[in-house]
Amino acid sequence: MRYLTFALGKGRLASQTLELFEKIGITCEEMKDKKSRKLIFVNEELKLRFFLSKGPDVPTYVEYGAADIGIVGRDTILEEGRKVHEVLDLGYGKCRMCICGPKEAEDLLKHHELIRVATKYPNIAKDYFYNVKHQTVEIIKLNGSIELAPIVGLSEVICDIVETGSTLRENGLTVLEEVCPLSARMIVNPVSMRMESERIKDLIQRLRTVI
Ligand SMILES: Nc1ncnc2c1ncn2[C@@H]1O[C@H](COP(=O)(O)OP(=O)(O)OP(=O)(O)O)[C@@H](O)[C@H]1O
Ligand SMILES: O=P(O)(O)OC[C@H]1O[C@H](OP(=O)(O)OP(=O)(O)O)[C@H](O)[C@@H]1O
Repeated sequence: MRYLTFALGKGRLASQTLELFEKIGITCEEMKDKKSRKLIFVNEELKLRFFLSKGPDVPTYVEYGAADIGIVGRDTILEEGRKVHEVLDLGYGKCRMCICGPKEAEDLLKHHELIRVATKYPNIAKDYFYNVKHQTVEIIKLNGSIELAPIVGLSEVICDIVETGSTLRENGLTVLEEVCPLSARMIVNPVSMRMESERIKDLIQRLRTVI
């Protein structure tokens, strides 16, 4: 039997992903050691391999078949646009992709003004404004602390993740429009889906019982 390889997104989702696997009897104790610099972990008994990578790299590993299965936020799947099958909503990491800004920006959106949109997710923002809203905008790519952009005058609005809403509140910003709901998803390489269909279907089945 060959190894099934999992690419797991680092960061916020990682500990819940490991907990989920534990619930169905797949443990990888070594992965919990935050000090370890080891990159890949093997479960010999179940013929599984796991590695953690930056979220946006997960769909890349899965599209190329370097990982059979990936676990990552829906935001990352939409942004990366890789050829992968999304097979399961894992139910954690829930948040929303939203257009946010100061209350005054509401009118700019309503009247389809040519506004600047700062975001870590240029493809999601482009798709929303061009294909859903049919509004021409200027997209400005940033890499973090997106809420700063409208405060310092870099953009009129932002397209970003909102979970509790406290970052917006503490910075005098608000949700103006919702783009889509988000959560952690399981993705599968299309070839693996066919070649390892029994093992993957069984895994999905078992995960469904604990989600
Ligand atoms: N409040 C939140 N902020 C950001 N992401 C969240 C939040 N709540 C849930 N998520 C989900 O968690 C995923 C991973 O978030 P995390 O912040 O760890 O990754 P990241 O933004 O790629 O990290 P970094 O840029 O710090 O490397 C996101 O892609 C998203 O799906
Ligand atoms: O609604 P909230 O619960 O306040 O969460 C949303 C905030 O969290 C994320 O930022 P993150 O902490 O990942 O930092 P970053 O801005 O550097 O990406 C996101 O980009 C928002 O800024």
